[in-house]
Amino acid sequence: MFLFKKSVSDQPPRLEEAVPYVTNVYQYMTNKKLFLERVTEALSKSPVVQCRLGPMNIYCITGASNIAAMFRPAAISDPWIIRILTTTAGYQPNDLEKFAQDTTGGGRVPRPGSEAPHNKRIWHAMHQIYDEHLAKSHAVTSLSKSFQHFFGKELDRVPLGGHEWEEVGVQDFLRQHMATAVVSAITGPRLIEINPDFIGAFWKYQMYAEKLAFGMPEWMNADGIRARETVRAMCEKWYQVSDERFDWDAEMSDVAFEENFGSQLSRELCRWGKRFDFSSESMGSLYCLLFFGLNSNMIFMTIWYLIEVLKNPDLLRSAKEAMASCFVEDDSGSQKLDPQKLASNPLLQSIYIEVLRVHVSINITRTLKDPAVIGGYPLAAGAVIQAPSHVAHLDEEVWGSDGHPASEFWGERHLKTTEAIGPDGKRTEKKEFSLGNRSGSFLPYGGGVDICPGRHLAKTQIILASAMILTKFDIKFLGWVNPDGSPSKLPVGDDYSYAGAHALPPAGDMKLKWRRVA
Ligand code: HEM
Repeated sequence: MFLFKKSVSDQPPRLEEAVPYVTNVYQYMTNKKLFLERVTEALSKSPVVQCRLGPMNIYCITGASNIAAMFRPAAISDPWIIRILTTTAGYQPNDLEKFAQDTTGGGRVPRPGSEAPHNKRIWHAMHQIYDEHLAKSHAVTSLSKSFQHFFGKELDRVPLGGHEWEEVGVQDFLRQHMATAVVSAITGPRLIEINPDFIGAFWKYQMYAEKLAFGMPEWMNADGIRARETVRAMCEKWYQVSDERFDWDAEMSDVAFEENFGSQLSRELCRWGKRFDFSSESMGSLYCLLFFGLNSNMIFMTIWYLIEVLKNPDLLRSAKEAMASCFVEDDSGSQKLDPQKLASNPLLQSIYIEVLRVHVSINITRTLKDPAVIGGYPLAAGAVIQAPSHVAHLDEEVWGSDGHPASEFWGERHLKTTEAIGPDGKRTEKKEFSLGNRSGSFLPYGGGVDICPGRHLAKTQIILASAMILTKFDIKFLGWVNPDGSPSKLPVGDDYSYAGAHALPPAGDMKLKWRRVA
């Protein structure tokens, strides 16, 4: 098969299209897996490949040093993010203009050559909130505590038959109950109380989110826009009620959670919206996108965490042992899982990294602010660069190990055995978690100044949610299920229709029988 069209200049080779402007975009929309395979093959021959996707010309890149170049200040995220704010989130035009006007970026210091008064630095103000109220360890601790509370409540409601066996689908269950807990931990339970159909409406919107990002005209994507507007309106309705009831003059800096806005993250984001005079419609958009980032990635990865562990009896045994060692006594004297202990356990971390390595498929995107040389090719200012995480994550040279090819899930891939000599002079072996020198080829969260601020929270909650289920229930595997609910003989695989956009959900489900541990 011919993958490349001959390059006539010093430009990178181009992914060939049988019908220019049509073939790639058609394949992207109808068979992502095949499209990604073509890109992967092309990138195995050249570290930079040009690819036309409809009206967009994209430079796909691979290799740790090229990816590192992409995370330097000369490559920016703003144009891509503004596109997502416009199409996937549906911000109002006058509020979008506030982002477009500020070219100083999210960093503490304005980008060279740009200026704006401090009170107009909208990107920086947003980054500060994410840094302080999402990424910092005090924020992860308090958000995880709320999540543990709400998810515990959800798990206490099931199984309906008390200690009887009950059938569940892992994906089915988490999409409903983990999403309820995640949303409640961020905004407080009122959002779902006043919008009882919120979770169903959210998953419908999630299905269209990437299609929306393409910015197709309304008549071509009417269902997607309707799904987005439903969720946006639900978030707006909650925002208006909370805004009306909240006392904005009260001193709240020490309050981690309150009934109107929920978490401090949510309250400070609303304060930011007020500071930049956002309409309540745009505040609805802000929450649409926040829940998209949270749920689509974190819940899908928890589903896979459970499936991968439950699929392998030896791994299940070791993971349950590790989880059992992470209980501590809480203030009331009862035993509770400690999220920090779980997140620093070597085996549980190794499984978590492996889940993201194998099942995240995100095209990390930047636009060149200035001309730059990447992979030996001079690229012009304005060029859009994408690093497909899947290509880096499945690179055999980087991740392959004897008997465990990179394409395979291996829960212990990121464990290193070290020897220590005890005070009695005896040698003991210890397993430590280590990514080794491979972190440059691991990019589920992007990188640079725009790296995902929710990464620490995601790690903690993925492992915590999995541990809450595996320690609370006796579980028996029943079988695999196709997307239409019919039984399948084959283990479930990734749903590639979402490839490039976010973490991949399973295309189908794992059916279990479980009952509460006495
Ligand atoms: C497995 C889970 C997650 C994955 C794989 C993931 C992935 C990503 C990626 C790839 C980006 C873009 C980074 C870049 O361009 O360099 C991003 C941005 C972002 N993520 Fe996450 N994410 C996850 C969980 C979360 C969670 C739990 C939150 C919490 C609210 C979150 C909030 C955000 C936000 C707010 C941004 C935009 C930051 C900005 O505008 O600069 N993410 N995420």
